[in-house]
Amino acid sequence: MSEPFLIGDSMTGGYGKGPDILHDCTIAVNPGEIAVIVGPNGAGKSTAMKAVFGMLNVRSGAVRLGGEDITTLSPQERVIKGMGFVPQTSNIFTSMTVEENLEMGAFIRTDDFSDTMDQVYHLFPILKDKRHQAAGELSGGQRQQVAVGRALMTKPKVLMLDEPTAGVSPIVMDELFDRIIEVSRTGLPILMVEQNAKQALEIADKGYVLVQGANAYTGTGQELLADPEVRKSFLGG
Ligand SMILES: Nc1ncnc2c1ncn2[C@@H]1O[C@H](COP(=O)(O)OP(=O)(O)OP(=O)(O)O)[C@@H](O)[C@H]1O
Repeated sequence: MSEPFLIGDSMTGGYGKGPDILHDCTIAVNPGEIAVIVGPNGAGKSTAMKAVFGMLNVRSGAVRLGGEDITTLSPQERVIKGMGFVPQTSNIFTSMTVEENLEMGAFIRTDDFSDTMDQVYHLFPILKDKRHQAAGELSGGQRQQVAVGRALMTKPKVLMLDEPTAGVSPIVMDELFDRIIEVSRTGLPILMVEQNAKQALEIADKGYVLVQGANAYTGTGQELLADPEVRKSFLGG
C-alpha cells in the first residue's frame, strides 16, 4: 500500500499539559475519497481533526500531506500547504455578507479567485442569491454552505469538515451530503467528523470508528455498516 495523501499517523497527545486524549490514533484520506470519523460523544473525533490541522501538539506520531512531514507546522502554515479546515463552530463571520465571507476565504491567494467563487456559487446556488446578505441572517444549513464555500476559496488540496451537518434537519443534512459528494467527485479528498454515523458511513469510502481516542474499527463505509459489532455498539443495532 502506498502512503495516503493525508495521514495523521499514530497520533498521541492532548490539550496543553492535560492528559492524552488521542492514543496511537491514525486517520487518513486519499484523492476522490470521503473519509468519515465517527464514534460516541467525547471519543476524540474533533480532537483528531484538530491534531491533523495542528491545533494541538502530538507527543508522538506524525502528520504527512502529500508525503511531506508537516507535524511541526502551525495551522496557518498548513493552510498554505493546502489544508482547508471547517471548524465545528464559529466557522463564518456573521456580520459580513456571504460574498465577503467567501472573499475572506481567498485571503491567502494572490491570483484571480473569481473562477473559484463561480464554482462555489454553482455548487451552492442559494449563496449566490443571498450574496449581499449578512451571513448571520442565513439558516443553519446555509451557514454551513458558507463555511464550506469559504474553505473551498483557498483552493485546498484536502478539505476537512468537523460536523458539517451539526444542528440541521435530516433533509438539509441529505442536501449537504449530496454537495459533499459532488465536491469529492472533483477529486478533492474530504475528511470529516460526523455525529450522524449511519448516514455518514453510507457516503464514506473509508470509515474510522474512534473510541476513547483510539481506532476501534476501520473499513470501507459499507464494511462498517455491515459489521454486527459496529451496528450493535454505534449504529443503534
Ligand atoms: N479545548 C480543550 N481543552 C481540553 N480538553 C478538551 C478540549 N476539547 C475537547 N477536550 C476533551 O477531549 C475529549 C474528546 O473531545 P472531542 O471534542 O474531541 O470529542 P468528540 O468525539 O468530537 O465528541 P462530540 O461528538 O461530543 O463532539 C473530551 O474528554 C473533551 O473534554
